[in-house]
Amino acid sequence: MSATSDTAVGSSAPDPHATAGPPDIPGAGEQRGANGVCPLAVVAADRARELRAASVAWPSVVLDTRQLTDLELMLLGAFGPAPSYPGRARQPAGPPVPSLTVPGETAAALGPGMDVALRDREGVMIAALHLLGLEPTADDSPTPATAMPAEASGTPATATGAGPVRLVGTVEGLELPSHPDYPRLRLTPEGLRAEFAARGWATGAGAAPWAVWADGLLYTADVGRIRALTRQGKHCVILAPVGGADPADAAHHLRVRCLLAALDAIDAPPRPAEATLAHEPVASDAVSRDDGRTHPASPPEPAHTAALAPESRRHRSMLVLVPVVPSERLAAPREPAMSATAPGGLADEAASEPALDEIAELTALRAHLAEVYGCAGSLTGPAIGAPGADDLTTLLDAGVPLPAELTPPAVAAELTRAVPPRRQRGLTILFTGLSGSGKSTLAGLLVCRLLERGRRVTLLDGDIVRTHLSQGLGFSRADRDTNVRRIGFVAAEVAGAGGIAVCAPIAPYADVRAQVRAMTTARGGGFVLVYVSTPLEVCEARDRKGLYAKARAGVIPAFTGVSDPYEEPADADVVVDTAGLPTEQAVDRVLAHLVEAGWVEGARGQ
Ligand SMILES: Nc1ncnc2c1ncn2[C@@H]1O[C@H](COP(=O)(O)OS(=O)(=O)O)[C@@H](OP(=O)(O)O)[C@H]1O
Ligand SMILES: Nc1ncnc2c1ncn2[C@@H]1O[C@H](COP(=O)(O)OP(=O)(O)O)[C@@H](O)[C@H]1O
Repeated sequence: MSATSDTAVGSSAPDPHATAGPPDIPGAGEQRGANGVCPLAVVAADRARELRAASVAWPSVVLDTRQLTDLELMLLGAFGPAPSYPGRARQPAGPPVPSLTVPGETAAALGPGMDVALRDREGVMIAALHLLGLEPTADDSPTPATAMPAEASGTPATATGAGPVRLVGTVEGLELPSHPDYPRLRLTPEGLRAEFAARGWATGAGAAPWAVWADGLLYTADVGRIRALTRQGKHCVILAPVGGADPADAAHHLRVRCLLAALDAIDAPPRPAEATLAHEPVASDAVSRDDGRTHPASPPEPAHTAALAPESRRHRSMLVLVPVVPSERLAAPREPAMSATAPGGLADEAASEPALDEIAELTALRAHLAEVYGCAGSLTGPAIGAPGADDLTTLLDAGVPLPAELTPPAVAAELTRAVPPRRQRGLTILFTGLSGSGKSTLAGLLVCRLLERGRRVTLLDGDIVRTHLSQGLGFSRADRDTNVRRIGFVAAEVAGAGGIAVCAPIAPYADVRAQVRAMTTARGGGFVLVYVSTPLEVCEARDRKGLYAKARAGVIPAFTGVSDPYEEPADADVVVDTAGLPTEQAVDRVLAHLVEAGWVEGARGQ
């Protein structure tokens, strides 16, 4: 990889930290690898203590997920020996470099010569940034930087300002962001090279392992493509971008388990038919290190591999989790035109296509990182024939077994264990509508119907909730929002545990209803919105509780539909107007939707 110069770039301003900058960071120099790549630009403990103490008086910038992963890669030496955020004017051509862009309001409190604490979302200081300059991202004129009194660490610097601003300066790392999940799979570039050596994998030009980027899962087509590489004598490193993954997120763990399962399929003994395909072409989107072309088969395994245990020798692939934000675009199956190859060519051909530009940029970054991780070539994106996530979801929702042509059986087993069919999954059913529209009546009967089918059901009726869960809340917008959110929280827990929560609040505001939907789906449950659209006149004519009369008389203020808003849902899954529909039929309509969407099995013997 080509690296940035040893001095910070991007500003002609004198570097106030010239002697404290990365080249002279205690502890960093001696960690530098033979190739000039600083393997770990984290300062020694003494220096870290010094910086932490000093940072009490510094402004802070809280990094978002991408910025944090960029910083982590920078501290791992992926962006040059001098950890820095280079300025636009001095950005070297060649490998991508990170930039740190902050809102104008944040930048207004910063200026050249200042020190800034770069923090993660929890407020942990990851690095010190010694600011050399600030560049507006829209044009090249310098931002007038006003020195502001430093604020307490942990809070982003704020002041008024214009558009986003790029920060330019040198970086000293205090600690790498912590990742408690899968420590054995989180190899640094240096650690991976050591692992290659331990496994006896060749690392010379052309013979080094290939990187295969897995932004989503690996399907049968991907496994086939990787096996085509390994049959040609290559070793493969599956680089899985997991930047920003929450270690408490079950979906993240599912993905890693599926990738591990795919690894077993990659390393399974060759099938007879495969033996004849040893020299087939690898793939159209391969990018190799030295000339952009796919290489012929590597030399035979080195002699020292023979010393490894037979089990280890069999393994020609491994999985490494890397601090890169996964790309949905790269995870999705591509159109044939989008699987074209070398970064230069792709960018030239597709300059007018934003999607292709983005892919070209991502591919270039991935090729660069693959090289940093010691790999000879890099494959990005799914293999031709890999299914889209939606295809799998449809099969999993319906409980249809995943065919081996689509997913290796071990991966299918992981997926079906984690994602049961809809009829076995938890669910929130939210009835919404005016007072007297029929929500409670319908919800009560629906609960009965679901219990008849043997489902576990919890009823969260508006009136009942208000006497328990939301006691003391009134009918202001804030109180209604709190009330509905509480219902949503409980319902999400019920659904997450496999039960069905039937809720019947008025829930007059669309954004809170959307939040309830999001809460449930985040817990792995389904969500069905039923709009009971009975017109106001009908509800008012019913006036079972006499509340409309009181509302009209002004005795009850802010009454929904009379003197308080009700936002009609545009995203309802079922709409029932009880004015012209008997209760039983209205509930049948809801049930029909639940059966059709796969959430509930059809009734037997009824
Ligand atoms: N100001 C005002 N506006 C609307 N409704 C009122 C009001 N004051 C009391 N009630 C009674 O409270 C029930 C609505 O409570 P909810 O918890 O469902 O309302 S909300 O979702 O928080 O808006 C509602 O019950 P339902 O008739 O079952 O909808 C009313 O009986
Ligand atoms: N088809 C119907 N579906 C539901 N309720 C109906 C229907 N026809 C008349 N009603 C009456 O309308 C009233 C609805 O009240 P309720 O279910 O408490 O509504 P909400 O919970 O929306 O305030 C009840 O008195 C109910 O008997």
